[in-house]
Amino acid sequence: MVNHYVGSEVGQLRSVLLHYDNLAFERLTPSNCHELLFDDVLSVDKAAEEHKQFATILEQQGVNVLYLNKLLAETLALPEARQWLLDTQLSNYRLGTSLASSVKSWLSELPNEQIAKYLTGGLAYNEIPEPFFKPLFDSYDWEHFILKPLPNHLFTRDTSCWIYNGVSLNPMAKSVRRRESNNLKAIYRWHPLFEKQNFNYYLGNENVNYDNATIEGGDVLIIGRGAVLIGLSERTSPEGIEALTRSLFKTGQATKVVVLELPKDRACMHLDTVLTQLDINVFSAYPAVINDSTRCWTLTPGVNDKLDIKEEAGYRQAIMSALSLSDIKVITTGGDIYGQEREQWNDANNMLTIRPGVVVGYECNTLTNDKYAEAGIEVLSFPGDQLGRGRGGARCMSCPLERDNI
Ligand SMILES: NC(=O)NCCC[C@H](N)C(=O)O
Repeated sequence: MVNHYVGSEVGQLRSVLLHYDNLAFERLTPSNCHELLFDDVLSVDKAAEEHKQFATILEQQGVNVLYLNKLLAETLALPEARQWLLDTQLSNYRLGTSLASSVKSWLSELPNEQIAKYLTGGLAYNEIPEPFFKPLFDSYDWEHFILKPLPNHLFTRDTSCWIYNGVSLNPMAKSVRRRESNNLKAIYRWHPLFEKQNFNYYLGNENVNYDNATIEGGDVLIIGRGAVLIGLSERTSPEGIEALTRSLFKTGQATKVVVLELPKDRACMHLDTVLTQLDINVFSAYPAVINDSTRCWTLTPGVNDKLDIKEEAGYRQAIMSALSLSDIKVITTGGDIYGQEREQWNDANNMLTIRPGVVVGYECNTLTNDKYAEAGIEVLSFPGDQLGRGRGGARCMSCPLERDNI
């Protein structure tokens, strides 16, 4: 059983959602990887081994690890969910009505595990058996996809994020990641682990066009004590932040939102690529981006549904005040400016905290990991030479479902 509540970034992590499936990575090639937001192709077996080591660390620390594809297959077992998923992911407008109905009738005869595999790993034209391949025009490139692979499902942090007693089903900024949110929407709506449970939906669950309001979970840090830190980034827009903040305040789940402005740059696409929390009063930061010049605002509920906004003198002060702390320690990326840039690129600041002072991250970032150790932070590391090519680390690859308060 999961108690759907994430009270902080560093309280004991109890339950987490991960995803790994070879299929999407087998289909990642030099010609499509950049469009699919990976910087290179992966050695698939090695990537699987790395992910297994990551999951094993979590399990050894007593964390309950759930897998997205398993939950998706179990969700597909429910007729209403199955119909919704097939209609949504293989819509008439995505495939054309002729092809959509024939492909859906083929898919719906397959085992749920296989459908889940296609929904996350992609489906190529040449996989559809001849009698079911009925497009209106016979002018398809057979090497192409009916459903593009979703290799970024690996980064479960971004697609949905649990904030105190609720979840944001994120309207993703990048179109190649938008289908991910539908898979999560079905899981949260119908899977017995979530259905009829008592939690709030902040954003993304309504049938509306979220338009400019984009949010990705890597930008959302649940720093605790009713506060949330959000990155105004390449992926998370001012409109997205406003919508999420209004919902957090309306549901009473948060009382303060601190917003940090980031450069609109791939290397720091989300806040958690440059800032994570390692202990109640200890943070990891990439100093080229997170420093005294970083613009920062605090939002609080105002009268008549207004949001009160205050520009802060600096991010440290804003965090201290949000957490009622008299000081915070910031451990910066290790090495000189070249080492820092190299290790930040390989997710040295993207740490997943298991409990105060115990964190998980890639072993290749030796300069930064040494600094964490010197500061008394225990680093549990695993290889990420393959997984890191997607530009995400341990925090990005985990979606906490249950975590204690601080
Ligand atoms: N929170 C994160 O920083 N997630 C990493 C996402 C990487 C993925 N390839 C992307 O570009 O969306």
